[in-house]
Amino acid sequence: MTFQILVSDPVNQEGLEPLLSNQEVNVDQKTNLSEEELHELIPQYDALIVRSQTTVTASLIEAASQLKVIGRAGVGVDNIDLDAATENGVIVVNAPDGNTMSTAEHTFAMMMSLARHIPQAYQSLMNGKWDRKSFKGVELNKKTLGIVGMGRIGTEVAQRAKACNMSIVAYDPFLTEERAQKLGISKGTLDDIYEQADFITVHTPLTKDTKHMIDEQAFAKMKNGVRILNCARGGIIEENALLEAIEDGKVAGAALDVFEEEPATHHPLLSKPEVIATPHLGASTEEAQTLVAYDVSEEILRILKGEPFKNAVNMPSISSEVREVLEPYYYLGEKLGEMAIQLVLEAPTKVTITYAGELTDYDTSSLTRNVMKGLLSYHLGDKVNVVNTFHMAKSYNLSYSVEYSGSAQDFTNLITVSIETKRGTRTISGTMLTGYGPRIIKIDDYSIDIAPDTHLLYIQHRDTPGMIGLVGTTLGKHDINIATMQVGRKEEGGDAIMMLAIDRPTDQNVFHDLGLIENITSVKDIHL
Ligand SMILES: NC(=O)C1=CN([C@@H]2O[C@H](COP(=O)(O)OP(=O)(O)OC[C@H]3O[C@@H](n4cnc5c(N)ncnc54)[C@H](O)[C@@H]3O)[C@@H](O)[C@H]2O)C=CC1
Ligand SMILES: O=C(O)CCC(=O)C(=O)O
Repeated sequence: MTFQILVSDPVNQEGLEPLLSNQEVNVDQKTNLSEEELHELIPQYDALIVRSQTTVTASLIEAASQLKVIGRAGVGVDNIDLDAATENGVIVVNAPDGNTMSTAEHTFAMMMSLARHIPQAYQSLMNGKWDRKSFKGVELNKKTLGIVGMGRIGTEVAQRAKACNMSIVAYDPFLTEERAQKLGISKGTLDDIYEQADFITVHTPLTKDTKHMIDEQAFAKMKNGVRILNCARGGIIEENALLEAIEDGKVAGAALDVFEEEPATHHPLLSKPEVIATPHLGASTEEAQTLVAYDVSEEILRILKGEPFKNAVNMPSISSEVREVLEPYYYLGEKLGEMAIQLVLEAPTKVTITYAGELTDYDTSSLTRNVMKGLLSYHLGDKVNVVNTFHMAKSYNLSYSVEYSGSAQDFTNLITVSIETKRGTRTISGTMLTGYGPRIIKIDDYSIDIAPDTHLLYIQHRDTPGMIGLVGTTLGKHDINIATMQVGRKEEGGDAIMMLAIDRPTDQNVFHDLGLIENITSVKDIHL
């Protein structure tokens, strides 16, 4: 099977090499498509690669019936409707590291240009003027730089600012005192930054929280003559408030790489001599574009091939060590979910997943996704995957919870899935046995030991002599071979179960004949 990949923004060719040289994928590079053209083309693609020009809307995602992954060759994913991607089971991956240095360097180039009016002086000289009076600047030396957002780029900017002998005060909800000390900067609040900073630079994503974070009230708190930079996202700084603050003389200069609406060729801020600007060039270097395209190409290949990936933005990431431990359990978890849902005859209202033994040492959320995927996809089909499974559970009013138990009975690890319905609770437990792989070891109160095979037959009966023979003969009559058989009972002569792995699926005739056997109370086939 050849995977179809659409690249809808200009992306570095060298970085696309992992895809271009791969026989299992076909890459179509079609930039400048209109919205209508994109909607028309998208249903045939398994993967879409964008930078920031293509807006990936909910309706585009809904039209993309084959789409498995959207790759953003860059950091910000604000041009992609993440909720719609998650609801439709589409993984969104980005390339978080590749353009950090370029954007930090661009920010620094902008700060120096802002301090020394380099673009304005250049323009004046190009216009034939030798004007040395209008462009007196300020030094960065001994000035205070306020950094809002101390992630990858903010941190690199801080390190460069220190080399220029600037003091740094930074705010980030995740910045600890220890990390600030290690970096040789002060951890402050936004108000500390407004009060102290001569230069303020923002390096956050655009979120509900950061949209218009720097507004009229924020400008009012700043030092007179402050200089502002935005090489992150248009909209973090409220543009009208910035315009007014420049006109009032509060802000001495602004350096903008990004705008609320792009392209921004006729923006009122661009007519202000205090403003210097670039057309979203933070990540535009040879190095960054090669790296982000390469990283996202590799991630897309991994996802299409069903291999582990790391930079999904609509799924929590897990470390490679945790993934290595949990990976063998994913299959078991999915099969437990599939078996559990087949044991209940009513709509499930609540699922409880209990982890015991060595599993309790790890973040099992990725495993829970696999259990829930198995459980939901049995009835809902392949529209359920590990990306949208929690969303699907919610939309079907199915609540789920996870518990951790100290005791794994005699096993080193144990996963138990309980499903509540109006008729009661059904429970199934499984483990990974060294040398044997996944095993189902308990159904309700009955201990068994069986591999989660493709065709299983679950029989409930009274514990009477001859039952095994009668079932074996009946199946034999229908030419059904038994691969393995397990029996379990609570007490002699009481309720008992049989779990059989059989070589082919059963049919109504088999059910009918098994139902004629005295003391059999129920027969259920389980498909895995
Ligand atoms: N101009 C350009 O071409 C480029 C722009 N960017 C933009 O730069 C942004 C930052 O990139 P990275 O540093 O790589 O991301 P990052 O994820 O490493 O860092 C973002 C930081 O912002 C912090 N943050 C979130 N909300 C905050 C708030 N309300 N106040 C203060 N801090 C907050 C986060 O805790 C995080 O530490 C990206 O989101 C992207 O939008 C990134 C690359 C290129
Ligand atoms: O693709 C680009 O050049 C924009 C980069 C960017 O803004 C990002 O990575 O967030």
